[in-house]
Amino acid sequence: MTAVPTTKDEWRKRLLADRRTVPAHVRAAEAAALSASILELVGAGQTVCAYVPVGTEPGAKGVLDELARKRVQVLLPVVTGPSPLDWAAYDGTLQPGPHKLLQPPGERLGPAAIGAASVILIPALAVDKAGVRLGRGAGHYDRSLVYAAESAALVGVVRDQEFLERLPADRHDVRMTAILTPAGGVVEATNP
Ligand SMILES: Nc1nc2c(c(=O)[nH]1)N(C=O)[C@@H](CNc1ccc(C(=O)N[C@@H](CCC(=O)O)C(=O)O)cc1)CN2
Ligand SMILES: Nc1ncnc2c1ncn2[C@@H]1O[C@H](COP(=O)(O)OP(=O)(O)OP(=O)(O)O)[C@@H](O)[C@H]1O
Repeated sequence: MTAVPTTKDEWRKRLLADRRTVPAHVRAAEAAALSASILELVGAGQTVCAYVPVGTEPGAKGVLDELARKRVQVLLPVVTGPSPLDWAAYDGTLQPGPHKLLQPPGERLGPAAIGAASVILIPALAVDKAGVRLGRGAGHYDRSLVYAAESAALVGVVRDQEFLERLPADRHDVRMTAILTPAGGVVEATNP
């Protein structure tokens, strides 16, 4: 049996290795389920911060167009270095950025633009029941979520197997208020 990871870095290696073993048809089915849940979460006139899945990340970018069709304002992250993420509106076009990312080419709205969002969809490698999120290790989202509205739903998006009992947490880790998985839909984080 393989040992259970203890540090964040051990968890990251394990989770990324596991993601690489997921067959394309499973990934596609999971993306469809996630898209359906996301479309139920937000309605016309609302602003949502979303992300463009990269590599083996769960989800599909098609949901961005479906959100736009519903008249949801979609903001996407723009990486500007180690600082908080910048944001730009999704207008149907994307251009290559760092880390194989696709980013919106439009006007940069600044890190505080996240404050307009009622729902923030946050990519993660894993999230635990209390909402502790494991990201890629650059601290981008932890630095960015301090600008979020207090009432915003912070939704960590992971595969069902990545919704874990307990992850190691640091003081700077911003807790998710909810976890979205393909089979489980949206589950509120516990308040320990
Ligand atoms: N889709 C997405 N957008 C995001 C993030 C994310 O995790 N996912 N970020 C979260 O903070 C920020 C960017 N940080 C990132 C840091 C590293 C990698 C990365 O390691 N990319 C791999 C390819 C992906 C893979 O195969 O897993 C690479 O460069 O090889 C991606 C994004 C903002 N936007
Ligand atoms: N609010 C913050 N202010 C300054 N540094 C921070 C802040 N949040 C995180 N960091 C730094 O960023 C680094 C990565 O943090 P952590 O391991 O929690 O990243 P992560 O949440 O997994 O990654 P990401 O958010 O990029 O997906 C750490 O060195 C941490 O000290």
